[in-house]
Amino acid sequence: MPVFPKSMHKIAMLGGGSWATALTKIVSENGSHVGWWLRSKDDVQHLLRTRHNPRYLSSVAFDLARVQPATDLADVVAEADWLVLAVPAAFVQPVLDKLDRDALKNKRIISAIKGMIPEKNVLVTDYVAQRFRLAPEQLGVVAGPCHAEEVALEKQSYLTIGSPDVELAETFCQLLRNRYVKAHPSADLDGIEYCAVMKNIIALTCGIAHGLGYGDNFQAVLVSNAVQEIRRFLHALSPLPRDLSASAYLGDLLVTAYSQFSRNRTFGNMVGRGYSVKSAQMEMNMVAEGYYAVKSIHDLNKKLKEFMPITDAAYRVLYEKVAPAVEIELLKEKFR
Ligand SMILES: NC(=O)c1ccc[n+]([C@@H]2O[C@H](COP(=O)([O-])OP(=O)(O)OC[C@H]3O[C@@H](n4cnc5c(N)ncnc54)[C@H](OP(=O)(O)O)[C@@H]3O)[C@@H](O)[C@H]2O)c1
Ligand SMILES: O=P(O)(O)OC[C@H](O)CO
Repeated sequence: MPVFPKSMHKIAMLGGGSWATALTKIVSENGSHVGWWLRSKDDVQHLLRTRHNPRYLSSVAFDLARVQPATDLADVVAEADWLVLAVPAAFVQPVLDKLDRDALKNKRIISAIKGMIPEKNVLVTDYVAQRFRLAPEQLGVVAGPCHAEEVALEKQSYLTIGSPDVELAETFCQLLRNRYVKAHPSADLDGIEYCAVMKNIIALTCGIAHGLGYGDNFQAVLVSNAVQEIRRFLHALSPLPRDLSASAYLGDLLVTAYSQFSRNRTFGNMVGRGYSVKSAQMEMNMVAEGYYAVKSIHDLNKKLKEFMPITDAAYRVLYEKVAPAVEIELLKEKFR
């Protein structure tokens, strides 16, 4: 595929939440044209009137010469050469069902989602490839420790673009790099996509422990054990040599496990403090992907049978209503 000047890239951004808003800021300010699909007509109208997304990162002003918000998904996709998926994983299927099977032919697809398709227990890129009959070389993922809220504040951030096609990964990196974003390519698409799913489970469990009153000492041991749990799982699924201390793996785990902005840690913290899963979900105006990830990874591990005490504990708390204090007590004995 030809390498266009940055200003000629046309990106369809799917999603109206924090991450879609942050990515739209990065790529549009960098020169790309963005057709931005949001599901809410009111939000599109608000954006067109004020240049701001009303409910997510509302301090960010968009240049409407480069950013075109719209609710017609098929139109937005038809106009673009890149598609960036930034809706929570649970809504990928219903959103993409609006497109016909040839809609993504000859396009490059980047998943910015850190979750799996619930019920199917498959990675988003695998689902999209199968649903639209795409070659692996058309697909990539955005990974790395990067909270949308810090992008809005233009704080220094690092992203990794994973794809089996090095040229695709490097081209998308070029669309992202700016004064405060550094981006690097990686060939380990599966590894970084699975790791991004798993770090949400760990952050959620850190939140549970914090909500129960456990401190930094315990959390450090939880995160250390989590790295081993992630290593075992990734090795069982995709035994490539990979450096788990790289920022796309460990960095992403740390930011989610420790940050004040983490949705997954916040959700877990509420559960640890005694909220039911339903009431914690209702209290948050954002989506904690980890809730769904726990079930998908737990189900996948029924076949793999790896030692995954943290995922198992989170599963029993969230899906079998076992008291959080009981599960953390059991984890204490399993950690080293
Ligand atoms: N936030 C970050 O810092 C960050 C960073 C990296 C990756 N990610 C990943 O990006 C993905 C999107 O997360 P986010 O943080 O942008 O989400 P978010 O800020 O929590 O926003 C939730 C989004 O889900 C949409 N939504 C809710 N119910 C829906 C439904 N039934 N059908 C379709 N859409 C629905 C909301 O639309 P309405 O507003 O219209 O309700 C909103 O756009 C996740 O996989 C997340 O892990 C996020
Ligand atoms: O930290 P969380 O739980 O908000 O998840 C958002 C992103 O995955 C951070 O990279």
